[in-house]
Amino acid sequence: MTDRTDVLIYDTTLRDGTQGEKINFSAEEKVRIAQRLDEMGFHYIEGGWPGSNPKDMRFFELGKHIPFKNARLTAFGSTRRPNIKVENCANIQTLLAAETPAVTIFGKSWDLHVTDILTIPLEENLAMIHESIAYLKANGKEVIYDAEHFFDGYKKNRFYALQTIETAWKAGADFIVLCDTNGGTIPHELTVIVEYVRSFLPDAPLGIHVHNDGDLAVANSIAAVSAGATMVQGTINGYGERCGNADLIPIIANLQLKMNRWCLPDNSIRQLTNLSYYISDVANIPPQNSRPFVGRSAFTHKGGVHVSAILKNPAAYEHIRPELVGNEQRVLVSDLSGKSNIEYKARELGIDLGTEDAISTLIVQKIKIMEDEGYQFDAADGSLSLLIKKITGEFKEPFVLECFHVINAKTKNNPSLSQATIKIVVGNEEELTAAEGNGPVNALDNALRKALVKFYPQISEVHLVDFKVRTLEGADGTAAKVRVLLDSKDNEDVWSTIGVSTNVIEASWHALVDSIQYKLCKDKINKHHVGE
Ligand SMILES: CC(=O)SCCNC(=O)CCNC(=O)[C@H](O)C(C)(C)COP(=O)(O)OP(=O)(O)OC[C@H]1O[C@@H](n2cnc3c(N)ncnc32)[C@H](O)[C@@H]1OP(=O)(O)O
Ligand SMILES: CC(=O)C(=O)O
Repeated sequence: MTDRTDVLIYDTTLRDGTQGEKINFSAEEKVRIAQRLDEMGFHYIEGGWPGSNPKDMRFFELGKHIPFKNARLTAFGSTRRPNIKVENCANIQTLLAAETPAVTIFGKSWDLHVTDILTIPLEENLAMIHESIAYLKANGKEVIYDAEHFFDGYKKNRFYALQTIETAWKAGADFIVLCDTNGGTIPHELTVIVEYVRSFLPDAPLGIHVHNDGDLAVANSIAAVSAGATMVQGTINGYGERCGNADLIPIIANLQLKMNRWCLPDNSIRQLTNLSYYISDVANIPPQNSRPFVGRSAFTHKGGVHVSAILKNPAAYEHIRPELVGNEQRVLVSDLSGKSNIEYKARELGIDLGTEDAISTLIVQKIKIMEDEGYQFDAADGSLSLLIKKITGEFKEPFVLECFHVINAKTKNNPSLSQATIKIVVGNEEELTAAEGNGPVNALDNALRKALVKFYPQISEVHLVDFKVRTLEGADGTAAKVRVLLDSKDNEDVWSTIGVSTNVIEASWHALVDSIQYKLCKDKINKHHVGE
């Protein structure tokens, strides 16, 4: 455990993150995110552009009453507008009104942006940079200067790009942040440029702000630190304009765990997975399984060769221990499995396979055949657990189906009505019931539960939470099949089951039965075994 900090982490999820498509946080959500980042020890939190919209202004109003423990809140804006006095620039005044300890302003480094976008002389841009920074410093702010398009500007007109940051530094900027705004710079180019700037302004603390258009934002940010940057700007989950900003999570994890450059307290590194999910949740953007370090698949092993190896030594196929970032190891079972996957899964499910390989080999062969028929066990842990228990003889049928009938009736302008009747046998007792539903599968589900609930009251705790149907192509003249995946839950768990058939009702029936059987197995209430 150490409180050492080698690299300052500057989070712009609340500003650049919200420039990403479909990302929109309310002022209150921004407050909650800022507090979470503060608790984890982030050094700077850019809350928004107060001159942009009332919501961002409201966030900064709320921010005035929050005692941040670790982070400095920063308000974002541009250099003053051309050809006006800095004190008359509304944008600059809103930055002061935000009352944050730090202010970040972006200015133009690329001559093309000065001549073609701002359409002003190059000297006026230098004056805008100088006057804006000097004014904010005179008003007591820490000033972080974002040199927009620095790398593109450097490549086109190196002399002018360097002149802009020299102006910013001389005006009193506390950090000079080199921005790869269009996100197209390659790491080896970036390294050379950062190293040059490091020698050009030897005393200036340098930062880096990179976009991900070449899928290189994380690599570029890390390269910049190696070349001398001590502040990294980015967002959680890489949200941001176009292809996004640099994802701070892999940046922090790589810097701290691989390069011994300390960013956050140890304990916060273990919260990175949780943080990623939290931000996805608030943003209402589904988490990405393949996200490095923190995604659900980041330490998930499917291939039999991999699973066999990690059982002996996890380092064989894991670059770090998942617990270091709060993630976990998982193993999937599919037609790419070997017996090791089955042994791992059985252990996880508390099933004893004995010491012989024969049983796991039998299970793996059965799974390979069923996957060829359309099953997909890596998406149906409930059905997988039942299958293993059936093969090992641990499973006892809680009921037997005699028959079911489902009808779906539709008349003219009325909504369609579905009815199902079902006859099952539990022990020596027959049960015949009927139920209605808003569709045939719902009617069948209702009838099955109605028939079973007097034998197994716990079934009333089970709810279906998701129902997915996928059509699978028929091969060599065979009819197309459907695969039904059901997600069910009770008061404690969520589980997935699967059914495959050429008939959607039949496929749904198999998935429904697995769901109920899984629940009964799980609760170990199989008292009424057939034949007992
Ligand atoms: C690289 C970055 O990500 S920078 C951040 C980008 N983020 C955003 O743009 C989100 C917030 N933006 C907004 O809410 C609006 O664009 C505002 C309020 C800032 C400005 O709105 P408007 O006044 O209607 O101008 P508009 O958005 O059409 O154009 C941007 C203006 O800023 C000017 N501008 C751009 N960069 C700078 C700069 N560094 N310094 C001064 N002015 C600048 C442009 O020249 C343009 O001026 P013009 O209106 O005289 O043509
Ligand atoms: C400042 C900023 O967001 C950029 O240059 O991309």
